[in-house]
Amino acid sequence: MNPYIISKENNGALLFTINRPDRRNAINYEVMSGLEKAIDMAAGNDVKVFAITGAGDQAFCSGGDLSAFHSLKTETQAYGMLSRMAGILYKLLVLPKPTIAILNGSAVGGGCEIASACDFRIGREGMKAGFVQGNLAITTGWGGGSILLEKLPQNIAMKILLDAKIYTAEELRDLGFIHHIYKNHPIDACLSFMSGSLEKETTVLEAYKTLLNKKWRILSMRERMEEEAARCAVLWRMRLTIKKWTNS
Ligand SMILES: CC[C@@H](C(=O)O)C(=O)SCCNC(=O)CCNC(=O)[C@H](O)C(C)(C)COP(=O)(O)OP(=O)(O)OC[C@H]1O[C@@H](n2cnc3c(N)ncnc32)[C@H](O)[C@@H]1OP(=O)(O)O
Repeated sequence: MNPYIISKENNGALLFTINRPDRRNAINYEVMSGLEKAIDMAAGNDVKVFAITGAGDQAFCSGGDLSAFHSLKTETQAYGMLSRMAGILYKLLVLPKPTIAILNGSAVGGGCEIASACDFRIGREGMKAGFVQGNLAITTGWGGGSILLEKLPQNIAMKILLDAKIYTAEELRDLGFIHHIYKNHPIDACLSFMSGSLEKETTVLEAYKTLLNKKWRILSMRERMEEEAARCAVLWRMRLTIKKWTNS
């Protein structure tokens, strides 16, 4: 089974689906490569909106594939993986097209970081999500903490990161993390939520994203995301001395 699917939907929407439902759509190196490829495709003139979702109705994404990344022991090894994904999420952040995460199910750890890098997040009724990294004695390592701190009010973002708890869809909407809760078909919900953008000229969409991207440059977002990956890599090595991950 291909670990990801890239498909063109109606009216210029490009959809990236993480296709590992039996692993709750955890991210491994193949999915990272697929996401890089899809983001490059999304920059093309024929694409107006880029959407990311997960296969099945259990999970959007359960973060990094803990079995695949279990072999990363040293700070350098961990940094290689974390830094690569931080680079991918920065490209997603500054993609000159509107982006949306369709949270079709649980979003945990790095799954929330991917969602944070998108302009909009919609969630299926009953889904849950949380930045649980703090419970694993690490932090966000893909740059998602830096992004969250800019996209949500600072006190709310800090509470979410420090508490590392799982929230319901309604709580996530109240916190401002998700922008709409849908009940029926995820793609239909996405196309409906993004219909305004899909009707506009690509030049208009790109112009607004260019305005936003200037802000990310002024805020040195790329550098901050890289530093976040580097600090997480230190904690990743240190976690081996803590019992939390010894069975994973
Ligand atoms: C590494 C990067 C780092 C970052 O920088 O952010 C992170 O992402 S840290 C966070 C890592 N992720 C997690 O800790 C999440 C672990 N998973 C869960 O909490 C739950 O699985 C779930 C996502 C809430 C879904 O729960 P549920 O629907 O009840 O499914 P199961 O728990 O029974 O899982 C089914 C199946 O999938 C495997 N699985 C789940 N998550 C991962 C994962 N992240 N990596 C690898 N495999 C995963 C799980 O082991 C089960 O496998 P089987 O027992 O073989 O069926």
